[in-house]
Amino acid sequence: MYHVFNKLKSKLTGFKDKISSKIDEKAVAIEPEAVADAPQEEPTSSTPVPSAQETVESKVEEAVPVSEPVSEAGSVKNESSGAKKFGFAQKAKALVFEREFILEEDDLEEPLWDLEMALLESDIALSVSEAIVESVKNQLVGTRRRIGSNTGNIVEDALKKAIYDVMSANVFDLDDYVKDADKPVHIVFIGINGTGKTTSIAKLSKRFKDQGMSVVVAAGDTFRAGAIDQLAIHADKIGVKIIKHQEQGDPAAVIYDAIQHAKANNVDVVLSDTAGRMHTNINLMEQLKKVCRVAPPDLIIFVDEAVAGNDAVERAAQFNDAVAINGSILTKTDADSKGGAAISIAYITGKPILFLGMGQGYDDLRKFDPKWFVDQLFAE
Ligand SMILES: Nc1nc2c(ncn2[C@@H]2O[C@H](COP(=O)(O)OP(=O)(O)OP(=O)(O)O)[C@@H](O)[C@H]2O)c(=O)[nH]1
Repeated sequence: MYHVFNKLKSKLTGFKDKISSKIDEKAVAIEPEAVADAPQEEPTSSTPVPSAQETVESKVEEAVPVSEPVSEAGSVKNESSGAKKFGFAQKAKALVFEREFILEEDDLEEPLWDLEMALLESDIALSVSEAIVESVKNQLVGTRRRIGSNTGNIVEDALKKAIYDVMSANVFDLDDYVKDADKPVHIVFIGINGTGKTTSIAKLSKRFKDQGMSVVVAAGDTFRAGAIDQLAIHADKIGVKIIKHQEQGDPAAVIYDAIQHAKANNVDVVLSDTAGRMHTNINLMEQLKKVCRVAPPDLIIFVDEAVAGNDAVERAAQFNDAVAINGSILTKTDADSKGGAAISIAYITGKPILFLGMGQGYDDLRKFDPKWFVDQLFAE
């Protein structure tokens, strides 16, 4: 089992348990009355107990809140308390004949507050936490909960859908893209110092080589002493060609040469390293723009480390504003138990997370799949 993000995982389980027991308390309070009044019929094969998914989806269209204005956008507005209320007749019908009750906003207020705190403590950005809480609320409020059905599943499905929705921004498959695009495909990697750009380039070089493609790496980090040698060592170990100039040389010239080399030799992929920089460093940002002019990339990938949490999310947003990234790689997830950056980056930038770095080995790179990630968060 995948052990990273354990802290986030335990917080989500805590929320699920808390809200489930709160709902169960309500069910217990209601049940004697319902049992006493209800016709003595158990659900039969013609009235099957809905699955958790069906229950969540059977939100309240049938049990439309009574005497509430509906906004132009179609969402239900509430004048006073902000909570959805359900008419006596609907409640009575649900309770007596169907042995169900309806979840109301009041039932969820405290657990949802706890959920928001737990998400923030897990380094999930504020706007993302709010979006998740809102989604969970919208899915659960008004759910007709059949007494005796599994509350935990209903809550888990709502959480999974909320997290999946914020993570699955503009998903695209880098392997497929590279396979189908005109060659050479040029990818530039950007980010701040020491987050794992060079290592990620090495990992991707191996990945593409293993897929039968030819790769050249461009030593565009001419700024940091030792960066060229570091990339050269990786290139040598993996068995791919490196194009390099002197330290302090012009990165745009190195990367241009790498592309010319690729064109002349039918190389499939050019992966360009760049010096780590803050988006606030005007000279280095101008240099990056020059690289993009002289040797236009097909894709720009932002690299940052999961352990940086909200700082990584901020930087992703800032780099995206400066040069319009196509996606991100989140490294060092093997050292991060919080998981917030992974959830936030795609939502904040509107660009997908493409890979997770999960260690220092060349194969420690996992293609990011939001569904897999969400399933891991709730795996036993
Ligand atoms: N545990 C772990 N370490 C990683 C991962 N990715 C990179 N590292 C380590 O992080 C350190 C920095 O990685 P680099 O690839 O040199 O980072 P960089 O962004 O190229 O740094 P600059 O060249 O300074 O811009 C190295 O020691 C890597 O081995 C990862 O997914 N997990």
